[in-house]
Amino acid sequence: MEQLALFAEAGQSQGLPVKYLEYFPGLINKEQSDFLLDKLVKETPWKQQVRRMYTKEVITPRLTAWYGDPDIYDYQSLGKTVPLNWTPELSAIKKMVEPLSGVTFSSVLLNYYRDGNDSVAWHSDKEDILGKNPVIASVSFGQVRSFDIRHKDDHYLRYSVRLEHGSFLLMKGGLQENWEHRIAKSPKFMRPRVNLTFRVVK
Ligand SMILES: O=C(O)CCC(=O)C(=O)O
Ligand SMILES: [Fe+2]
Repeated sequence: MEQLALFAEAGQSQGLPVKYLEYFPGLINKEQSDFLLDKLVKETPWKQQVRRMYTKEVITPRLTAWYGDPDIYDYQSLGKTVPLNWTPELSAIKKMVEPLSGVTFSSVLLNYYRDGNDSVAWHSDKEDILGKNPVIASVSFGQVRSFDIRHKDDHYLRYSVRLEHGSFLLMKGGLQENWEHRIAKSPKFMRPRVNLTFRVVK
């Protein structure tokens, strides 16, 4: 556990595998990022998802919202989920990240980490609706949090990227196939953070 805590605070890893991950700090300037963080926190219809895990109900330790094109949908645990309609701000950010990503995104998942208790556990974004080797564009606002990645077959093979206010992280290639990622909880004081992951839903 001590090892994991140190890792999460360790800062930017050197030698990120660029075929899987590319990091661009300062995609959006501070003034615009401050404005967008505030607006997203206040105006997004945030929900806390409840998932059934065997017999237990587990509450997602963060708030989420899903936006996208009107013709896409997802089958989650129960029934059909349709995305919210694009807002002008989310469309503008989508247009900024598309030329850097080389794809046209059809949806964006928003995560709101209210403080250090909010997190996302180790997972990979490997879903049928995303297809094989998905390109996912991640934009972050607010509190810098460590984005940790580890290889599925060798948990000692790992990297950590501090995702800064207004930064852009591109995930691609076999990242979701062979690696897992997370945002760990932190015992330190953490201000709010909003993360956007733009995805192509097939
Ligand atoms: O908050 C982040 O930076 C990552 C979010 C994430 O991994 C996800 O929504 O699948
Ligand atoms: Fe993810």
